[in-house]
Amino acid sequence: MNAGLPPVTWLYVPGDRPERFAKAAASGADVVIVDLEDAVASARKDEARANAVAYLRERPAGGPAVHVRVNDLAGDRGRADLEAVGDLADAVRLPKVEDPAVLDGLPDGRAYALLESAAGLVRAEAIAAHPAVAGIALGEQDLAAELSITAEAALDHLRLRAVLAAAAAGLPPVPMSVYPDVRDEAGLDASCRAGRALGLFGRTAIHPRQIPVIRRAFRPGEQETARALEVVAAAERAEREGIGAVALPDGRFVDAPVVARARRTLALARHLAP
Ligand SMILES: CC(C)(COP(=O)(O)OP(=O)(O)OC[C@H]1O[C@@H](n2cnc3c(N)ncnc32)[C@H](O)[C@@H]1OP(=O)(O)O)[C@@H](O)C(=O)NCCC(=O)NCCSC(=O)C[C@H](O)C(=O)O
Ligand SMILES: [Mg+2]
Repeated sequence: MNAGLPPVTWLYVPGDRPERFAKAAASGADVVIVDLEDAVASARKDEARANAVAYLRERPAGGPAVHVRVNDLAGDRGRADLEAVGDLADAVRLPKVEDPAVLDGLPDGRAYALLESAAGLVRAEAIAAHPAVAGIALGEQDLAAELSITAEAALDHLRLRAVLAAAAAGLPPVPMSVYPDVRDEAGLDASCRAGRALGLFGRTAIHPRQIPVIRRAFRPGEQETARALEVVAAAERAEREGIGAVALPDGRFVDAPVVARARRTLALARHLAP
């Protein structure tokens, strides 16, 4: 991962499928998320937790970050998961967060809070601002089940609410929720591009084959990269010449936020280069 660039691809792997952990780590995902929650049947929850602990202890150095999605902290199982993996995982992912108080006592900046219900979303700002929180994301499968929302335009309102809450709290941009049809690569690509235009950044995946599709969809295009190069070159020229603000030959004005955005675009293009 490039320093300063948030993860682009996050891959879930069920905790009761330990034979898939290495494959997930080799998928090219920036973050592997071992799931102890909804991907694991109740009868296999203890086994999944033990698998996660063993993997975190033995994982080879140099791989992607490994996060663990624990069970709901409102219940005993979630607290026991946290106790077992909290110090071993690079971060924990907390499902169905509805009340910032559930985060009290957790170490600063090591938890990703999932907003997956109306109660969670209406408290998005308070949850995002909690010191334990390193990032927020939506759980659109759970949200859709609760709210019966199917229209993309309506879902976009909820997504924007999370985008704003994260930005206002100074958190990294919100990654997109999972795309459930693992065979529909065209649909995944179109959905990622629409999410990118809303200010969402990167995406959680459920299958390794989704990783290259997500990387491609979030990779800045040739024109965008060329424009960013032009902006950075103009800014560097201006700095050498002691000029504060410059305009490009086509008249476009270049100031500090424009340059910062162009640098981010170039870092992302490098990170996602084919
Ligand atoms: C979706 C799956 C159940 C599909 O599994 P399967 O049908 O077995 O896949 P394939 O036969 O196509 O597998 C091909 C090979 O790929 C490997 N594989 C598949 N998935 C993964 C994975 N996630 N990580 C690593 N490796 C994976 C297989 O081992 C095969 O390898 P090989 O034998 O070498 O060919 C399955 O993909 C799956 O379980 N995905 C993860 C599901 C999950 O974790 N869900 C929880 C997150 S969803 C969520 O968060 C929703 C949210 O809460 C909300 O509310 O919105
Ligand atoms: Mg969910």
